[in-house]
Amino acid sequence: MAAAAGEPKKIIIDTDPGIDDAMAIFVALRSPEVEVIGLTTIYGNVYTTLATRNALHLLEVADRTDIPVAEGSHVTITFCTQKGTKLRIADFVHGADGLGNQNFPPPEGKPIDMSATDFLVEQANLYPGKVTVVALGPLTNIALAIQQDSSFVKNIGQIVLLGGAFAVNGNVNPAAEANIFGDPDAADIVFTSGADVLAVGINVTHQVILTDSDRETLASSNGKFAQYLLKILEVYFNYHHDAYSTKGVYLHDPTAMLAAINPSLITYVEGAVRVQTNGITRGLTLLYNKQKSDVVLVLDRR
Ligand SMILES: O=c1[nH]cnc2c1ncn2[C@@H]1O[C@H](CO)[C@@H](O)[C@H]1O
Repeated sequence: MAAAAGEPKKIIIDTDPGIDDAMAIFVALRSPEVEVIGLTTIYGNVYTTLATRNALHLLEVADRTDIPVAEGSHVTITFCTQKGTKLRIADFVHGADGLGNQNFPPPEGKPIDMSATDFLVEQANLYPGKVTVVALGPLTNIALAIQQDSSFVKNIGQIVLLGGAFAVNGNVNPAAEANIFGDPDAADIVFTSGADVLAVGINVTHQVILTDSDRETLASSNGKFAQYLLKILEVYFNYHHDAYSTKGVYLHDPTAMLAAINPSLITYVEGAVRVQTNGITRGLTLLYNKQKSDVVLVLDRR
């Protein structure tokens, strides 16, 4: 059933906050086109426990403690079969606390008494075809939902994800982008599930930069979110300056969020995607864009 005109799109943000996650969450909360019905958490930029704490904190900053937070997986999907799989946590990008080393006080709220996977399955069943998952970290929770409920793929409206490096080098190594590298097996499950997937890769997000002069614009705003983001962005700017020699930061998660909020802003190519799950190219995303029958969409800039 198509959403009635003007009815906001329900979204669940699967997130590992994360400085660019914070930006994306704030963008979503300020966009009348979408209704954020929950946050689910995952490791990536920080460990899952800290991601949950940061998700609760960000909702408190935004005065949106009405939005539930469900804690996600602490380990990759193959953890049980490949014991000892080491998580790659990008605290060197986002600071030890994930939010620019600001040492914010702990949140007052608590996550709900339900796992991220159970929450995703429940909401997809409750609103068949109407929930979009915006996945901003490794894809473990989404893959677990696909495995747990055979009707999840049918019930979920769309999965918009920040991940992959399509026909460009990765940012972890030449092969892999960080979110896919975080759990390549989960990513391959998502891409081959048959769900409606829109993937926003770093081939796109490395073209979307918040510059020093944009930061000055932010500084001249006395908006609550602008002032908060200015504080946490310092560490992110420093990392980009050191790692990429850029005078600006890549807007990974906010770009994926915008693709979910307003798909007409973007064009994309259609095809099948597989993920390399082992060897030196572990985490590589391969797009075959001639297979018209598949519904994997890869964002490309207009
Ligand atoms: O080594 C890294 N280089 C660049 N970005 C990274 C790295 N590790 C994690 N991220 C984070 O992963 C997402 C995009 O790939 C972004 O959230 C980015 O901040």
